[in-house]
Amino acid sequence: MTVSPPAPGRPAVEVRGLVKRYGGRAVVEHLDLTARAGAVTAVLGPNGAGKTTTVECCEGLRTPDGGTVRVLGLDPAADATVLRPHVGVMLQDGGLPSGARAGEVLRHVAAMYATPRDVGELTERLGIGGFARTSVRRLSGGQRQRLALACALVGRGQVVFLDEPSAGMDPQSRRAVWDLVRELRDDGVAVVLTTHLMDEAADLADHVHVVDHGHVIAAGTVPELLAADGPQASTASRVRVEARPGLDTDDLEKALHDTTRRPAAGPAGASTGHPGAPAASTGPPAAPVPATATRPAGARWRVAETEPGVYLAEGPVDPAALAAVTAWLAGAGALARTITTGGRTLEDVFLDLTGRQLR
Ligand SMILES: Nc1ncnc2c1ncn2[C@@H]1O[C@H](COP(=O)(O)OP(=O)(O)OP(=O)(O)O)[C@@H](O)[C@H]1O
Repeated sequence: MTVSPPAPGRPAVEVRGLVKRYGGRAVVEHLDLTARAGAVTAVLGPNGAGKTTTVECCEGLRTPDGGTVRVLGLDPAADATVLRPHVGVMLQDGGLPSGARAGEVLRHVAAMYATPRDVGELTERLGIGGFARTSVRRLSGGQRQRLALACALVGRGQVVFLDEPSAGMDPQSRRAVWDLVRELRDDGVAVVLTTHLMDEAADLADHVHVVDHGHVIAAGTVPELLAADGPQASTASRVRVEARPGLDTDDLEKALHDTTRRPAAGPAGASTGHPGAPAASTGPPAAPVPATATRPAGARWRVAETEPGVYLAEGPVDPAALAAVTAWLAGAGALARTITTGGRTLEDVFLDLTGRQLR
């Protein structure tokens, strides 16, 4: 039995109707997932959603109770011996021998492959040299993660499974990991990663699957997921303010609603301000706004202090809305540390899909 690498864009991992039960309880239920060669596929989901179970079925470490799993066209459990040289695996708990030194572990794993990557290069890329002589049990969490990643990549697998690859890593290591993942993709590798870091998924993933309660509740590219709520998602739709905690969000919400009740200012000297925006009504004339740029009358605004001193206003952001925000701050005698506008993020989409409650 031979394994031929799929062409870029062709499926390397195909999961159809996967079911996995523990003690009669289904933790994965009819889950479908495809990961393509030359692409990064991210699997997102709350704790306990079934991500690791799914990935472990793909790695041949768990036996499915239903459905089919194919990796490079083969059954990962039945064809494990054939597949092993072609698949790199980074487990969530590392799975590394605790008594051995880090450098020895990597060299040992490299020796199991016919054409391993250069161990010295990988050691340097992931900064392993500094702890190569330390035993695995004495490594910090981030060091252990880096070693586990090196072991997953050293065999040049055509499919690489990375379970929370940068969890616990410092920002420098995380960047090194992200660079490596991008290189793998460019080399035609199918990378499947689970992560709780939405910026990691947004930066790296070509395709995202959001898993909850054991099945996929949304899938697509990041722009597709962001656009799923309509065209507003791709334009500025929120203002984020960092200022002192405890400001009155009802006041801001009302001021923002007021901005949506009037048409946007036209070029012929129409009023550009709103009652609470002294800068706009008493200062120099605002830049003309095209007459067609009327705001949706009565459009909804949602304002919340999402964490102490961080305010998020979601709605149709335009210059008048921003003026209302600064007027609200001025009225409260509060100086903002930052004010940013932007669209929804992958984290917003994720929270909307999976809820804001702790599990
Ligand atoms: N060996 C096992 N025996 C019994 N239940 C298990 C076993 N492994 C996992 N589970 C349960 O299956 C469910 C899914 O677990 P899984 O590890 O796949 O979730 P996950 O999405 O990877 O979560 P996390 O983000 O926390 O890593 C959880 O409720 C977990 O408790």
